[in-house]
Amino acid sequence: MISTKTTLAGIHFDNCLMNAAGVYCYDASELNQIQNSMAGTFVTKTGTVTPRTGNQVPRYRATHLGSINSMGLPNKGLQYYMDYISQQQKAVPHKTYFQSIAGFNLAEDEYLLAQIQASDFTGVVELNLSCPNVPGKPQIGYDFETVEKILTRVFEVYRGPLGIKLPPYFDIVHFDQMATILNQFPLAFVNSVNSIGNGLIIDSLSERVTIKPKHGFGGIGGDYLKPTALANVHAFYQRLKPSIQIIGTGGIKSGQDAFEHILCGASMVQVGTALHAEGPQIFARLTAELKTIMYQKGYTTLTDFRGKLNYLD
Ligand SMILES: O=C1NC(=O)NC(C(=O)O)N1
Repeated sequence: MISTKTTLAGIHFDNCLMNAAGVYCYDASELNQIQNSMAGTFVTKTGTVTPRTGNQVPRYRATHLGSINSMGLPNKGLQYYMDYISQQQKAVPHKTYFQSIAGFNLAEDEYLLAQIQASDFTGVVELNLSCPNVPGKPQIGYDFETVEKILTRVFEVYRGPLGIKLPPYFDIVHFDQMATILNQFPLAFVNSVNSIGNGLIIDSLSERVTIKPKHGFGGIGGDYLKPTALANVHAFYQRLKPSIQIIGTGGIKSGQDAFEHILCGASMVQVGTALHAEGPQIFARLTAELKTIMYQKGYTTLTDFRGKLNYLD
């Protein structure tokens, strides 16, 4: 019996495929669709202290190779998602859910975590350290000192399973430095990667940018992102202590892409751009495709091949 089930933070998930924060997870209507799909679970849109309308539209554009977005963290506010998850924990108790959060400073991170700690939430927190699209706000994941400060405080205040969503890195020394920082903390996971920040996709016919915010600059996802995503997944898989698992995000639109992320070390894979394009039925297709690849290779579980990428030496 070929299985795509997985374990993360000691929690069992029937399927290793789920949505990426930001896609199909803005409100109950969207989250219900993921909940009722073949996805193993869902993560909410990144919740902030108060609701946000986000950036001006158009703020998302798909191309045949992926997507560009500058949403600007539009969300219903943390409490909305906590209420939704609380309801789902009662209605569908055998699944564990992810709550994505982002504060705009350390005090807000503490506040968000205190709210979750005080609630009936029994899921997993994904602390987003990598949104590239809030004007004037940096991608925290590129400020190594601040990451260390935040995580020090986070683990003083929060006791439940928690991981972080990181931006993509492009330098081996940065993988080394970030892994050294992260290995100090009882992180449940690292989710690599968020979009490649501040890319530019142009409509050469009209000679214009394709999204309105930030003169067209936005986070890049999809096929454009996959090689970088695989490298980040594998770099952290190689460097982090075994207790810190990897969630692979970036460029997954086929069972093969999911297979490659797991081969690089991912324990869970998240789908963004392709989910936005195809809808939640994508999870049935991806699961079937992944199982076919596993069958052809003689694998029955993800542990048969997770992290077993071969080198040419
Ligand atoms: O973390 C994020 N990454 C993105 O690519 N876009 C969203 C956003 O803009 O809300 N946030």
